[in-house]
Amino acid sequence: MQLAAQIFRRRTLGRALLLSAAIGSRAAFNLARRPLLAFASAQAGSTASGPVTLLGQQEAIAIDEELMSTPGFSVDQLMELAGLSVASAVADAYPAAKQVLIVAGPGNNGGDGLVAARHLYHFGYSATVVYPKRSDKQLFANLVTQCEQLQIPVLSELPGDLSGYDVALDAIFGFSFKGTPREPFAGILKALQVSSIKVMSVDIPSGWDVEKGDTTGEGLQPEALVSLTAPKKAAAFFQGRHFLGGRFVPPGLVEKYKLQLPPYPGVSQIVELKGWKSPEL
Ligand SMILES: NC(=O)C1=CN([C@@H]2O[C@H](COP(=O)(O)OP(=O)(O)OC[C@H]3O[C@@H](n4cnc5c(N)ncnc54)[C@H](O)[C@@H]3O)[C@@H](O)[C@H]2O)[C@@H](O)CC1
Ligand SMILES: [K+]
Repeated sequence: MQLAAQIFRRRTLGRALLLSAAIGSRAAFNLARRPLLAFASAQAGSTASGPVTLLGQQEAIAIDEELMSTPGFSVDQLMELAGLSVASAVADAYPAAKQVLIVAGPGNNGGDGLVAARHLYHFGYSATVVYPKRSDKQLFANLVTQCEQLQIPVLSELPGDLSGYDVALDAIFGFSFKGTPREPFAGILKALQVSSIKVMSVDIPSGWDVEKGDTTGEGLQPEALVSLTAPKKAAAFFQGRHFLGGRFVPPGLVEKYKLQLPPYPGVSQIVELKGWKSPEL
């Protein structure tokens, strides 16, 4: 194991030196030295392995902004694809589940949850949404209406009894989370923690520092995680089933940010990262 870690470190450093020599900049050196996640992904019966980039918080924000400026994606487009990948990951990880509780936070992570709820309905699941702090943006009002028109309940509080739900989708906080959770979400995180409900998190386990993981002990401990675009640094501390979704990153952006991403199998919206670790953290 130690030898593997040393080889991994040596390869990463070698790659950093090559890149910085080629384009002669400190920035390239830093980009290439970003922590990577070694992965083996199952693809149509075979496995592939390689490193996956782990993004820092500022980098995740920059890539998000770049997606909306350079290729000109709208937030609606990205959220729709992100939410579809999230619903696909739920279906892959919990095929036998019937009742899915989607807990949506105040930002775009919550929006991914609202979109996922709609796709889960169309996949045949029974979805219930908890959306305590509604955004007043039209996009979010539309997402709520779309859920309500499918008879998906949209609640303002977490139900007291979670025993009827097979899995909770944590779409509370994503890559813009900072500090310690404030109410009403602090109480919701606590209630989810003490219940025995299985949790799948969207992008980051809620309550975790985006780069350092669960530093306060107030974060969720999900069974599964679906990272979007590329995993964030905190994913290095996550041990459960890990999917990657958000199959919308164009090659120009991959090149600009020197992203190393696994190939998606066939027409799938998700790829599962298996047996990965990041020896640099
Ligand atoms: N390019 C991408 O990577 C995409 C990202 N999307 C999603 O967008 C997410 C990021 O969305 P946002 O930037 O809106 O941010 P978040 O959804 O991470 O959350 C921001 C919200 O949380 C609140 N908040 C932050 N810290 C808090 C604390 N300590 N206690 C209570 N509330 C707190 C903020 O006030 C704000 O309302 C990603 O994680 C991902 O799920 C997708 O929708 C589309 C594509
Ligand atoms: K989350």
